[in-house]
Amino acid sequence: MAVNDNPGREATFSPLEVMTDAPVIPVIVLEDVEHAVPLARALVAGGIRMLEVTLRTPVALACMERIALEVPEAVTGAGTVRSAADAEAARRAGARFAVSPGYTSAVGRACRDLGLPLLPGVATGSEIMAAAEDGYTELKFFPAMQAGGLAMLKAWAGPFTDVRFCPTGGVTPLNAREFLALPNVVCVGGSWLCPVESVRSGDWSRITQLARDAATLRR
Ligand SMILES: O=C(O)C(=O)C[C@H](O)[C@H](O)COP(=O)(O)O
Repeated sequence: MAVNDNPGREATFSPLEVMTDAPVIPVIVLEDVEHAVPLARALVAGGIRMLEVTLRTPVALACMERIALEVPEAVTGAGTVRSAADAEAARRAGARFAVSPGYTSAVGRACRDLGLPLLPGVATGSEIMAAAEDGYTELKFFPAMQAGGLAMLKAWAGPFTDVRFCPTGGVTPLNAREFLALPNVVCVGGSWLCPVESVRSGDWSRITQLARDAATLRR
């Protein structure tokens, strides 16, 4: 893991390091700030520490702050980053990487300026080319199943030999292995590690077990 040159600041990561840390990046939706720390601890206990907290709920930024402060073993990232303002707010809340459901140069520029590694979301060849033009070649393929799944990734391997993907959207424990077996896939993303009912009921041991199973998926 690359350590930031700035003494006193936390370690920083390249987008590739965010992707290679574990076979799965959990997509997290938090409804209650009180769930943030136990959920992050449960995932870390199962061997998953790169955590994508989506900016889909009003408490998402507060949750990121809590995890960043109280679970130093976790690396908090922001998901659903749709604008430069989202990226700035996430960085202020302690996010150390960003994931976006699509790509715009404004988001790419903002993340670069903030020193926030970004996994931009793409679903077409033109979007891959736009992200690559801005220097982004580690990409989230979203929504993976709906936009062509395994066949799409196989087709992209031809023209986009230097691009690596994190397919997300419809990836499950049943199909994750097939995605991870593709040479242009480094990791997958998915919400299955954090089932809403388990988070609501505080079933942290179930989440640790799901994380453990995900962490041992073979690439
Ligand atoms: O919120 C975002 O920024 C997204 O890009 C969407 C999520 O990555 C997918 O909704 C996860 O998909 P599932 O694993 O099928 O639930």
